[in-house]
Amino acid sequence: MSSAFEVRGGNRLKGEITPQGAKNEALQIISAVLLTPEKVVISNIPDIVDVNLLIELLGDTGVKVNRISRDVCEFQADNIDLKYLQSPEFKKKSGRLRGSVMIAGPLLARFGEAYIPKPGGDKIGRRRLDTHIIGFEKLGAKFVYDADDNFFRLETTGLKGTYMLLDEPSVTGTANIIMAAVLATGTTTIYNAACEPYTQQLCKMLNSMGARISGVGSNLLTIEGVTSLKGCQHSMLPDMIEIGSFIGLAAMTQSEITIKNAGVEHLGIIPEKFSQLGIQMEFRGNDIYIPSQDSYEIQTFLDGSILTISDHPWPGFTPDLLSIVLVVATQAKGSVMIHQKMFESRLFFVDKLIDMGAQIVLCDPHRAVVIGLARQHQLRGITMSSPDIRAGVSLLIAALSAEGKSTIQNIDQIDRGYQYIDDRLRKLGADIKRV
Ligand SMILES: CC(=O)N[C@H]1[C@@H](OP(=O)(O)OP(=O)(O)OC[C@H]2O[C@@H](n3ccc(=O)[nH]c3=O)[C@H](O)[C@@H]2O)O[C@H](CO)[C@@H](O)[C@@H]1O
Ligand SMILES: C=C(OP(=O)(O)O)C(=O)O
Repeated sequence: MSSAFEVRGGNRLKGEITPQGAKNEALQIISAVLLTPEKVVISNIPDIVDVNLLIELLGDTGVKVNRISRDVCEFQADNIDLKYLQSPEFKKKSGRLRGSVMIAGPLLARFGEAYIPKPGGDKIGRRRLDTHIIGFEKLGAKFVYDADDNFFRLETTGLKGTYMLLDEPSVTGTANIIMAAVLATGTTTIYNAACEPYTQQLCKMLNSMGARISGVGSNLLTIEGVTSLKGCQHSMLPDMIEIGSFIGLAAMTQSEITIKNAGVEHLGIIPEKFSQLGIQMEFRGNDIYIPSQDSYEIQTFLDGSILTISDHPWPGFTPDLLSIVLVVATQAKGSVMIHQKMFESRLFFVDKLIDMGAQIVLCDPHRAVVIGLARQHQLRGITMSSPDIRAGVSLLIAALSAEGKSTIQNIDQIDRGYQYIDDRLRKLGADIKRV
């Protein structure tokens, strides 16, 4: 049985917290070690379930893994066991996380074959792989789907660069296509590419390995293929989703928190969205200082109408922080419409917040209106289950601000993406126990 968090809410937290390395960057970067037989050293690796699973999976395929410390690891992919990729063990293990889909691009580019099981990750709506597969096909790969097995097989006698306009700027899809194209012959142009810091970091790493990628940071990437890549060293950025979660946590629990080494220049529009909820913060060099605030008031649009916060591909607001924004809005003054455009099952967790006393109208699977309680009364602690990683942390934030005891079950979901979260929150003064 999965463990649970027992939380007694109401404590004001105080102190400093340092974000972990970025989960979604780590999944791309660690997949990229398959592109070279030389040593790659990666640092600031988050010690979380999803990343550890991917590292284990690479080890199983024959990559030499030397975990120098919990956050530094050396990889060398000089002897890959391609047969393992067709085994039931590989299917089972790789099916447990979304990130494993990104080993396909490098394997296809370097060995001419790859296998993709039905990917795991959060059950937050349909999560199609069309962008990945169509991209590989455009580069000249043949795609076979085994319906009995739920297994995709890709093969090629040599990838060839081409122009492609992606149907949608899929984050993992773009990363996969980039990793395939770096070793293709000729030039690949990817238009409507995802350009999250995760992907920018991947391109930076690949260029340091000898790849020739230009347009990094934009949605138009040009990749001149090379015949081989060499080893490199790479360090992960701070996890921007963790940073957003901590900003929300501070506001909701009226806490004074400093987020250390927050990689402020890479946060895009994230701080701005929390400011729209009325949360004050101060940038002190690379740190973010959030003062204890008795109240915060949601802004309106310029014409006085109710604010909408919605997700959008980068540089828009990441969907991974909408659940956090939603929970923080429950104690604000004012109202906000949360519009989750990308995923259709990510807002259902609001029923738990409603049970806790929040005022929320779920309009449809994509939209919820939050009417802030303005601290007129506190949320009440309840027993609940964490449906996905970000809803899980949102419920944790709600529980930390609530009156009385809450129990959050299914916290494996939270452990997928937040490193030692209970220990780190306890150091800030939270009353949280793993049971
Ligand atoms: C391991 C990893 O990195 N996971 C992230 C990655 O998932 P992932 O790469 O799986 O997500 P995608 O970018 O492919 O798309 C996510 C969903 O949004 C939809 N979509 C996407 C783009 C668009 O313009 N319109 C649209 O509706 C897609 O159809 C899909 O249902 O990116 C998501 C979107 O930022 C994040 O939530 C995930 O945390
Ligand atoms: C949805 C997420 O992760 P995954 O894509 O791994 O399910 C997330 O990080 O919020």
